[in-house]
Amino acid sequence: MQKFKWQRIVLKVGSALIAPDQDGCRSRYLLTIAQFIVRCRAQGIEVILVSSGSVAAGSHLFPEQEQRSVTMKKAMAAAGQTEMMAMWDRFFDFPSAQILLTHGDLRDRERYTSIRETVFTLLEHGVLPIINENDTVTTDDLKVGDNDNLSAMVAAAADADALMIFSDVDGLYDKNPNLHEDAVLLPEIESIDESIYAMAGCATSAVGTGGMKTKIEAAEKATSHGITTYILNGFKEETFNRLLAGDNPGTIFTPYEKPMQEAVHWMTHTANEQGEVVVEGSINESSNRENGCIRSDEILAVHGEFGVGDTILVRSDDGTRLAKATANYSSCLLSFIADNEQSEFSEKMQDSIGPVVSEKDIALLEKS
Ligand SMILES: Nc1ncnc2c1ncn2[C@@H]1O[C@H](COP(=O)(O)OP(=O)(O)O)[C@@H](O)[C@H]1O
Ligand SMILES: N[C@@H](CCC(=O)OP(=O)(O)O)C(=O)O
Repeated sequence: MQKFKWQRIVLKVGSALIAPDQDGCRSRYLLTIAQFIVRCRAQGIEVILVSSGSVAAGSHLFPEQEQRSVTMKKAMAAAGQTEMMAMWDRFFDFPSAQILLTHGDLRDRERYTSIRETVFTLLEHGVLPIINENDTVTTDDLKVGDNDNLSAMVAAAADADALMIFSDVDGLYDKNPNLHEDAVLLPEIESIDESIYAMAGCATSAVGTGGMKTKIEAAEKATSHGITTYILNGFKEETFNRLLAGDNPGTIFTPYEKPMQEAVHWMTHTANEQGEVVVEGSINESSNRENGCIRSDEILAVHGEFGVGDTILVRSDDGTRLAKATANYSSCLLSFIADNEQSEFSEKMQDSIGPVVSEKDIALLEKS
């Protein structure tokens, strides 16, 4: 069996563990998780906590019949977040730090880099980063939407070697165990495909978001970056003892043998496209494109508004998503150049700026 040999781990704690009876934060399960964090740190393992539960923790402060509105949920998150942080902080005799993020922060390369640096600095100084989505400021466009995916983005940003998702079930089953008595726990998943997603149902608790689907998405994101991912039962004390003994008490997803590089991973799994360029055929059909380098004379259409440095999608004329890339041109300039590709201006422009996307800033999406 595998030893507990990690150097840097991200622990994701679901809402049901924070506020199990929706009457504010409870220490019932958090105490065991806090002890686990203390034990990991005592072994020299760096820990980052992604804690859900602000909405569930804050719900008792607001009338039940109004809790479904988005505005009310944001208010619950704002109030619950302080309650939750106070609870976590009380367990530790080392300092902790709150980081609240949106997808808007993570998909912006500069802000992403700044988040990475802050996390590394906190870890270097022995401070426990506690991360949640900044629910109060999110909009549909800005949010990650669930902390499973957020925790995988955090694990990749932090160069963690393991992601442990603590939930209210023992792991991934072949069907929802809360609805099917004969569901079977799957201890190890070596690769994630449609058949794995087909097993995942929604959350059945009143406070969970995303159920198993978002946990599998998180596992896919994390394992593609070389991060071993677990889904575990945070209600059971034995989970933590078995983990420290090097055992697998839930479901383990094995990491890719050839993980993506950090920048390519970020572009594939964290950044989302601001616009797209349409080219003919597949990415390797043109000699220019062998290395993923695309020039304007290959562009059939430009969609959306983007600026230099934004992430764009490269799509084939048959609709296939070929690659994500960093734009070297704004959409406006690119449309002009593509429409006037024979002009002297277009040629001069490309000679000085270079290709539309360059080989070092492209993440291929096509399966080879
Ligand atoms: N195949 C499955 N295996 C395990 N749990 C599943 C499965 N499909 C759906 N679920 C549901 O997912 C829930 C866990 O997700 P969720 O409620 O979002 O937890 P959390 O708040 O910890 O993120 C389980 O309680 C279960 O009802
Ligand atoms: N950001 C939200 C958590 C959203 C979420 O994904 O919840 P969960 O499914 O319990 O991990 C909160 O703090 O309430």
